[in-house]
Amino acid sequence: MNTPQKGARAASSRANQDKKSFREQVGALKNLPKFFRLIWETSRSMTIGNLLLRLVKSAIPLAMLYVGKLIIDEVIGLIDVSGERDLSFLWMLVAAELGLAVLSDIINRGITLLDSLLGDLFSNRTSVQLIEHAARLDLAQFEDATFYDKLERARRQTITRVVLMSQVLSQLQDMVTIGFLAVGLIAFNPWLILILLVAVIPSFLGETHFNERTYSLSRSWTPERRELDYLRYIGASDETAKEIKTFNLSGFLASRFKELSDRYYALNKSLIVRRAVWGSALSSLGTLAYYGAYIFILFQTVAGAITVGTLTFLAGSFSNMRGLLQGIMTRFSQIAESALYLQDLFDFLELKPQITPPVNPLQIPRPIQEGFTFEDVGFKYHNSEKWAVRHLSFHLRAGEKLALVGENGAGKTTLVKLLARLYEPTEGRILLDGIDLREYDLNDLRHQVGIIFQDYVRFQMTASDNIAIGQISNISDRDRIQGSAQKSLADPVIQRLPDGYEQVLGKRFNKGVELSGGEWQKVALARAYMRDAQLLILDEPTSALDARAEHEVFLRFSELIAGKTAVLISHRFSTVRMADRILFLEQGQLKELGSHEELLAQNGKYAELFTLQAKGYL
Ligand SMILES: Nc1ncnc2c1ncn2[C@@H]1O[C@H](COP(=O)(O)OP(=O)(O)OP(=O)(O)O)[C@@H](O)[C@H]1O
Repeated sequence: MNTPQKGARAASSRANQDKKSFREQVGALKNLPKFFRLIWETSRSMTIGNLLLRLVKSAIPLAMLYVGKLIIDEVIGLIDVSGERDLSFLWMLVAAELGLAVLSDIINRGITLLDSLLGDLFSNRTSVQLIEHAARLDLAQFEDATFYDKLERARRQTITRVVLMSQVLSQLQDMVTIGFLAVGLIAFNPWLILILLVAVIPSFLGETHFNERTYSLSRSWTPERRELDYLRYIGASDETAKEIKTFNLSGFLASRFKELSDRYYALNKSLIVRRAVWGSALSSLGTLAYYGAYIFILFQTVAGAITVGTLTFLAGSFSNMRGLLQGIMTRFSQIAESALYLQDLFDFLELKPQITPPVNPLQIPRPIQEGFTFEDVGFKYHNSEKWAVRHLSFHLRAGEKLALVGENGAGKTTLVKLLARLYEPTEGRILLDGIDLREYDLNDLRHQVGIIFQDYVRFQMTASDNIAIGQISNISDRDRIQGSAQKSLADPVIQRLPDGYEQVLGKRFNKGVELSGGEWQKVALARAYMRDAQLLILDEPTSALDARAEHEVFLRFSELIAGKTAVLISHRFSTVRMADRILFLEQGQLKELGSHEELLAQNGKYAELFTLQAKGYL
């Protein structure tokens, strides 16, 4: 992790590099049609309803101003009448204005309602899309920090970008309203429109500039914000509370958080203050222009060139248009800014996985005949210069139980991830029944390989769901779930829970029950039995079990999966010796391969470590 100071410095210099020009901001508007296509696909009827309501709404201001003008002219006319006055036209006008006001209120409510319903649907739909797309991407992509930042920004978009929809629709609505009002103003004096533009353009440019700065700052701070989120999480989470207390870390975490967040606050504050100062100066300019035009209209009225009703109509139109134009321009830069953020969402959704199935994929042989062959396989993690494994050549026979042993970091987990095609070899190739693994259908391969990792996920869901995860299509098959739990020794653990198989596990949710490390492992192991896979991989999911339980688990495992191919990773040699053959890895290289007896006879590294551990047990 970077120090906060270094992080903040890096971020502010990145903010400058990242500075988006006005042109780029306008360019980002190209995302809007795509955005509206998504909204349209979310609900056609609501989108049409929304547009229609807004169209009607945009004609109302002009109509109200005009009725208002007629009312005033009528009143003035009536003042001059002596004797009996006929008020019927006046009442009609007042009724019309009242009707328009009520209609306007109802339409406003309707628009808010549709905006919020459509917004919710849109947000739900994009969240689902995000989850589905993330599942399509490669594991290696998730381990890349730049990718992670993109994911984080995209995730934010699904919730916050909903407002963009109402912004764009309001923008269109206001433009139509201005169109209506402009007709009235132009009829009187076209120069008034020009004054209006002079009044709002400076504010617009100011807004655009500051929006772009805000975007750059927020974007360049994504990694630091992620660090802040992380610090906030580890500083106040049930999972970390134990270590935070025993190591007395809260002061350390709080000061780290404070340093970083203060730096962001300072940068953000200076931007907000400058924005406020410039914003008020530029909008005062607009107010001046408005009063200039107002004085002009007043003189015209006094000179008798226009009626008092027309004065109120023009002054109202002018004031309305100024407000609308100002709104449109401010909103324009907000929309452009939102569209820039939207780019992150689309960028993420357009990311392509590197590991893809071939055009005409092969199905995995049923049953596998020969097994898997590693041919001089080497692999480097994308962010590392070091070979995690290299020059691996061996044959994993169909039906064989192979144990992988080696010290921490020797490359055992990497090897099994290559086998499951979670990663692609950097060099060499892996064959299945003599054909490159890349030729096979990826989904079929994933179905035929079951892996339980050492860092398996403790899903905060029911015990039943936690097991069904091994074969999610069987989530309703209680017999199969219970059968798997019996095989992995999880059944007695679950039977003891208050709600049995329906018990929510973990502490995150109400009524959740936490299990011990070993109990969790038994539940996770049941996932392997759920799956009807031809290759089963257990990557040390038994480390938290006591020696006797682990021995029993593996003994059952070998019996229960008889005939299937399996790869086991364990640091316990008493377990490892149960395998048909043992592959000893050292610094990513294959050092020894053979049965327990053969390796002991070789008297190499395996024999040395086995003897050491055996002595420890005695
Ligand atoms: N996601 C990753 N990015 C970069 N390097 C990694 C990554 N995962 C593992 N490595 C590196 O690759 C090497 C092999 O790691 P691997 O996890 O395969 O070891 P292992 O034998 O399974 O270790 P252990 O017994 O501790 O589980 C190590 O040097 C490790 O630092």
